[in-house]
Amino acid sequence: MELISTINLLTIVLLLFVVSKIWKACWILLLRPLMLSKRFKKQGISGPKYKILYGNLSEIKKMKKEADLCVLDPNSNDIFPRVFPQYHQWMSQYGDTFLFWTGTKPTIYISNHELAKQVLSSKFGFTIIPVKRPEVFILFGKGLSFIQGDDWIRHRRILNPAFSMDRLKAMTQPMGDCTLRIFEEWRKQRRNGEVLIKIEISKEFHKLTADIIATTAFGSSYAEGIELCRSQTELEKYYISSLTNVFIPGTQYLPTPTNLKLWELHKKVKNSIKRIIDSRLKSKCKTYGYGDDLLGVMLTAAKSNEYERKMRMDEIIEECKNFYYAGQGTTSILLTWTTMLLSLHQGWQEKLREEVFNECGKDKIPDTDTFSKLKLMNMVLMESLRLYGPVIKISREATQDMKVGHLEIPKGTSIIIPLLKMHRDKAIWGEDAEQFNPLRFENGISQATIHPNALLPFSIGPRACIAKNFAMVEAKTVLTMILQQFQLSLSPEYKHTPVDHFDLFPQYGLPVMLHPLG
Ligand code: HEM
Repeated sequence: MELISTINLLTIVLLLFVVSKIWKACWILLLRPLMLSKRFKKQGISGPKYKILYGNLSEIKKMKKEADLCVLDPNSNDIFPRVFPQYHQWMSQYGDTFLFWTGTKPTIYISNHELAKQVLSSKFGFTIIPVKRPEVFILFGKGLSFIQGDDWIRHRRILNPAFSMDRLKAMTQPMGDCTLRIFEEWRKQRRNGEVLIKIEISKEFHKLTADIIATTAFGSSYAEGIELCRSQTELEKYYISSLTNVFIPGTQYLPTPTNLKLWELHKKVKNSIKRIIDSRLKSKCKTYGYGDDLLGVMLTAAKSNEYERKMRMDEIIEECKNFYYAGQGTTSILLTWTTMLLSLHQGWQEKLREEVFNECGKDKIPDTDTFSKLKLMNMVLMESLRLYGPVIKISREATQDMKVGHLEIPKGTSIIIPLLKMHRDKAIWGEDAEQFNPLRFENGISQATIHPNALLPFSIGPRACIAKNFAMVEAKTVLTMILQQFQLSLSPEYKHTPVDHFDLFPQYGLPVMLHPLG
């Protein structure tokens, strides 16, 4: 009798457990999305219909696949429909602000400049999206870009001095040396008697910026830097292909072929970083300690006794991964698209070369004082960042119920801020918003537009790019030296196919012709 009642009790408990799990699944997969859709509709925000589990991911995948097949006229800067076909379609159907579903996650697309500013400037309430996918940490490292709260404040405080203007002044020479090294490689590629050098320059810029970050931030060798770059580039491919798949927690531990490859690459990256750190630890000297570059700043922090100024060794390894990755991709993309624009606009290329020859001569490595005189180059880089800025969207998540303008955003909602669209908004930039016109920046950014925060390539607010000045000094150094030594033109093989590979990439690279000068 007693046994039967125990069994009954267990059955009831089990049933309750199963019912609660079914209820939770129904809530997450069905009821919550329906409830939130209604809540947003009341505020005048609608969007594509939610589909169980996948949300709108399948539609996004399909639209992107179709868009990837089209090739644009190189003179057209109307790239938004190709890069973000999903947002292009939904904006035309539902307006500037709409709701869509990343799996079961509600995501609000905000392209209004004032609302975007409020979200990005927020210190509390909107944070970077907490990362769930393990491949993100494998690729980027659990460093500054992904940490939050007190850890982020501590890291940002420790790392800021490594990017001060004083430090940057000392970096132009090594940046110039790396650039000369790659010029040597390019010249070697010239076949017998040929005047022109034909190269796929986006790959070359990737190698160059990897070398520059390895040299200036970590003091590591060219070979070590290139090895790290190779492993991270391969890791990146896995990450991009997984972006439109639904992530099932637990699958990261299964020895699938993809996971085995990810683990192998991760091990390679970690070992390279450990070798770079060990070599710096061994070379510590009495006068300069560990040095004042990024790695030196972090290793000095490892010895600090104050919690606010201390970094653990595991944190340093993660930051190395983070900075190594962040430091190579974005600037190489800025250089790539600027090269494309200057190849298409030969008149501007000539004007810039003249300015460079006047202010810096024909073979001098530029310094930071020279850069303040290169007004036209600054205008061209601003215009390049506006039309083809490497970071094309910024994401945030509401950690509590928030109000942005008239909008009520429930906790857990993601926000997408589409820089690519906002940077070509005719209402803000004028009728010629899609045109390459560096002259719009003749009297500074504030005079180029009607909104004070219209140009956001490095973002604004607490999480804005820590290395903005580093990136600009690097881009100006490389561009100045290219203009001194080569004339650029597009190869007839170039296909104008900008694509969203996390940053804005040319899908088939950028083949160009270099004509050595003098
Ligand atoms: C043209 C080049 C670059 C562009 C356009 C760019 C753009 C950005 C943007 C838009 C953000 C903010 C992302 C967000 O709010 O979610 C950011 C953050 C960041 N960037 Fe850059 N970046 C560039 C170069 C670099 C370089 C060269 C480095 C490293 C040496 C770097 C390191 C970082 C880091 C660590 C963060 C995270 C900052 C934080 O959360 O506190 N960036 N960058």
